[in-house]
Amino acid sequence: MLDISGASKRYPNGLLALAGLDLHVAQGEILAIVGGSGCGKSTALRLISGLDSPSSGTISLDGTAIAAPREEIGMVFQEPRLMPWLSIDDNVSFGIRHLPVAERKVRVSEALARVGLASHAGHWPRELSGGQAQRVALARALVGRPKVLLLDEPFSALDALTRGDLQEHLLDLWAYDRPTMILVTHDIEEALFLADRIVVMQPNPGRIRAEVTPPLARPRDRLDPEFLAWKYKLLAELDHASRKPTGDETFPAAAI
Ligand SMILES: Nc1ncnc2c1ncn2[C@@H]1O[C@H](COP(=O)(O)OP(=O)(O)OP(=O)(O)O)[C@@H](O)[C@H]1O
Repeated sequence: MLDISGASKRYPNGLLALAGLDLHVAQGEILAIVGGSGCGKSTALRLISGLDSPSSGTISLDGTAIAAPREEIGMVFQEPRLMPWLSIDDNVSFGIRHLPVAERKVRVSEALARVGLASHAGHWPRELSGGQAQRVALARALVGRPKVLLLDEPFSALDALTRGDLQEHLLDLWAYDRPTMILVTHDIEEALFLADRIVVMQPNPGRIRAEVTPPLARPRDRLDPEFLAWKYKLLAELDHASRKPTGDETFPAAAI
């Protein structure tokens, strides 16, 4: 489905942000990428989204190289990034303005209904709470009916209660048509709650350190002893990964 092979990114200032990323993400899989600040998580997501291109290596979706942003790849950022001068429905339909009006209307109503904001279509961004604004950002990503949904720290700016609600809501949205999801997060608990597979990255340069498929039944219970055991295992791995690499780590990544 989504294939990333040897993808590296060197920025114009010479910094190697990502070195030889290899990932295969199956149709419908929920993959989380975790790691400390600066290990290349957002860079990886930007390359997959087509917003930026790798310096070397390839990234393809169903066999076609990703060279620019596409409708079938939706993206949600940490901040909702809504345009304050547009109503909620116009914000949601912005990326599909090339479609006929009738089709746009159907898709916008459907996307807003799916995030529980059907009655907010004519409202304005300034009238929304942080959680509602992030739901609109989700609707905007869903309106293109994406095969792949990329989420870059989507809930980290929200309070714990709203974050928990939206994490559960995201799983409901996923169950509807099972898009492939790649979630970048600092939050190990969020990764364990949502993901089928978790990739831990390390910095200098950004690369995969470890990979795990937690054998936890769904729906997951954050207080379950097994869930907590995995949480501490991953926290320890993250702690190792955030230390400066000595250069003698095993590569490719070992499973935890
Ligand atoms: N446009 C850019 N030009 C130069 N360097 C960049 C650019 N974007 C990111 N970097 C650098 O690349 C490295 C990886 O950045 P990236 O944002 O991908 O990390 P991250 O893991 O997402 O970090 P965080 O969790 O703090 O968002 C960092 O050292 C960052 O300073």
